[in-house]
Amino acid sequence: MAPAIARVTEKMAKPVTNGPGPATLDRAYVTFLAGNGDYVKGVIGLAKGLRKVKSEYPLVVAVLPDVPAEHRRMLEEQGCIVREIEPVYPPENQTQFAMAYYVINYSKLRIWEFVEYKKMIYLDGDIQVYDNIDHLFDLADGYFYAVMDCFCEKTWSHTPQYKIGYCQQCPDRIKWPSDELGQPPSLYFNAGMFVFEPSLHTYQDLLKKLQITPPTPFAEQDFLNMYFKNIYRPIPLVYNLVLAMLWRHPENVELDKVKVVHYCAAGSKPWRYTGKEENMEREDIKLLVKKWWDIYNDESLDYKRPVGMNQVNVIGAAGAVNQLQPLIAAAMSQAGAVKYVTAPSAA
Ligand SMILES: O=c1ccn([C@@H]2O[C@H](COP(=O)(O)OP(=O)(O)O)[C@@H](O)[C@H]2O)c(=O)[nH]1
Ligand SMILES: OC[C@H]1O[C@H](O[C@@H]2[C@@H](O)[C@H](O)[C@@H](O)[C@H](O)[C@@H]2O)[C@H](O)[C@@H](O)[C@H]1O
Ligand SMILES: [Mn+2]
Repeated sequence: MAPAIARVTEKMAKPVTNGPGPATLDRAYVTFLAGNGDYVKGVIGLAKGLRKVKSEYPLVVAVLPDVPAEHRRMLEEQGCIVREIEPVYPPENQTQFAMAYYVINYSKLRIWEFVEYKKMIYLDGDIQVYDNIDHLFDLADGYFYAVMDCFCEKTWSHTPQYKIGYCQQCPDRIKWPSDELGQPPSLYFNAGMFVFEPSLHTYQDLLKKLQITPPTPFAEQDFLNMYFKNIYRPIPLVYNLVLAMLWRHPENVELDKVKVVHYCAAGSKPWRYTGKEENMEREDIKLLVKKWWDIYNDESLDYKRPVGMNQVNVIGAAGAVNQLQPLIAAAMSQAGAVKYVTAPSAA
């Protein structure tokens, strides 16, 4: 039985606003930037993409100390709010991360400390937003919302689900052998995009539990899945298209309905795209990479600092308080309860 996906109805798609008014300042998008390399291009593209879809909320960029002043200036020039964070390291370990650089991704946990915001939407720097998703800020509080990942890429070859060909994206294709392996892996999300509520209590608990949790191949993504297992609610794939879905589960993808694209497949980072890696020659990948570049190169999407407002870093037009709250609550209460099972054995 396919897991219940939290219903995000189209009713939520067009916020009913009561005309111009102050954007609710306790909400923001947030991304994470490390190093002095080319991921800064991803974040600039994301800032321009959010502006293009007329998001009402700012983009906060949590930067590690190694992000150079020039990159921070470029981000501020694009209307981003730049916040320096200290790195977060997992306990000493011998783990072979799926990608060696994943160790820096634990620093993402610092965003739970941004408690001046009541609700945030985290987006990786290799994500682009092609449709307005501001309505996700109105999802009911108290849950962790994200899109389910796929277990079919080689990056998952260390897991039992990969070894038997099981994937939560098509649980009936190869049934999980419960009598042999016990409970199937729990619903597992991709940590490149999620809706969450910053909280000092959660932040301190995350860091405390991290220090006693043996690291696993998908680093902070595995850790977040374990930590939020009981309040995780899947949202539709249109909010985070993990590119591998195009060749692993094409039956689950309606590309023209996709709102958010996650360029996480090997070789798919638009700013490094050569088309040489496996699957990168596909027409749909070429189209999505071109779409990313069209926004990145579109100077009309550059941030224009409002005259006389020298320190206001807002990405979108002045928004208005969203009147959908009662509608959202009703829609969410209709959503079926999601079945939770034990955490995936990521070892
Ligand atoms: O050198 C790096 C590597 C990663 N990141 C940030 O960490 C996120 C997660 O890494 P990545 O997206 O490469 O992981 P994937 O989704 O491809 O597994 C990126 O999107 C960036 O926001 C970064 O800023 N610099
Ligand atoms: O540090 C672990 C990372 O794990 C995730 O990426 C993976 C995962 O999604 C696999 O399922 C895919 O096969 C793979 O391509 C992809 O890179 C997140 O996107 C990223 O933000 C970050 O948390
Ligand atoms: Mn990513």
